[in-house]
Amino acid sequence: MSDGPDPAGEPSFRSGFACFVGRPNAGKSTLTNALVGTKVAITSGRPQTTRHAIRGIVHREDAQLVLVDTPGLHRPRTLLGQRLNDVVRATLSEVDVVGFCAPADEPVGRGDQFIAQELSRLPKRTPVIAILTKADKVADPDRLGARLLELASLGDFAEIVPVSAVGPARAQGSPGIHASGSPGERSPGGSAAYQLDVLADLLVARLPAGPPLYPDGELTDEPELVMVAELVREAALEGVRDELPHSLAVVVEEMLPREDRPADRPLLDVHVNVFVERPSQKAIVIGAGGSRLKDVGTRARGQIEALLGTPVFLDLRVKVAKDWQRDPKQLRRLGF
Ligand SMILES: Nc1nc2c(ncn2[C@@H]2O[C@H](COP(=O)(O)OP(=O)(O)OP(=O)(O)O)[C@@H](O)[C@H]2O)c(=O)[nH]1
Repeated sequence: MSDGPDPAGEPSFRSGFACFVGRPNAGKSTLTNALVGTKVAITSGRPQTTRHAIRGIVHREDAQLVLVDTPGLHRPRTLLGQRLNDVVRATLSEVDVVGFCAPADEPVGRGDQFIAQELSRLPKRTPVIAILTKADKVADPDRLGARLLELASLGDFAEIVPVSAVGPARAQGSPGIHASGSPGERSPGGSAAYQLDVLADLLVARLPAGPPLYPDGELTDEPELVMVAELVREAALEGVRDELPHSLAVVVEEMLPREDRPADRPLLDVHVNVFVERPSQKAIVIGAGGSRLKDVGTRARGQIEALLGTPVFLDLRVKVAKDWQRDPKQLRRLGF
């Protein structure tokens, strides 16, 4: 594939990196998944579930867009919080374009202002596209317009665009600087998304000319172990008390094919430790008579089997690592 300019002076292929930032729950992971078209980043209704820079790759005729999904940038309260912010800053300084996500259904808050301020410190050549996410949640065009203006006032953005990764399609002609997207476009989940192709075009336009960086069809280069750990983490977070998400860390200890299995009936043994900070949290994760942990295991196993394409035996253990978020030694052990 040639990466030189075509006769009109446009490069025939672009490739590079984009990164979405935004306060927790802004919809970054969902957007990554919707653009890539498969489940690579972990989403949940709870804030702060994304702990690793997971890349999803958008393959197009004219470009390859590598999406780096980061933890939420926020005012740090613990050592873990500080480290997460460092990860985000390091990522921001390396990408070609940044997408600043803010949800349409919530007013601009201190978290958004904090991030906008961080973004204004980026080297001037890194363009920032402001993305008003969850546009489907605001039915009133005037309100959506007001939210776009509010977002625009937060910084000096290269573009501003409302999108929806899921939910019902909006009517054509709704407000917004890029309101001409294809409202009928389908998201991978089957529901109609809105303006994803417009957003992809805007991101791609900011990439340098260059050949593909990854082989065709590859969706993520995140090591399997990390993806498996994230799937367990997601399953363990479902339906638990509010304080638990921040106290959960998942480490895959081992993944080995079971010996003595017939070639046509392989089984992968996956051993996973789920770390919590206190014995009381361990009890929550395990549930009465181990019932909850069993559900978590069943859910996670299904996802892992789908990811790896092989039957899996999942061994889940819950361990207490006291106050791991505040202890540098434990943080290192858990991979932060
Ligand atoms: N209606 C609607 N809901 C959305 C949309 N995008 C995300 N959501 C929901 O918003 C919640 C948070 O989305 P995530 O993608 O996990 O948000 P995030 O910014 O990655 O969150 P962290 O990992 O906590 O930083 C989930 O419940 C999503 O289903 C959207 O376009 N429309």
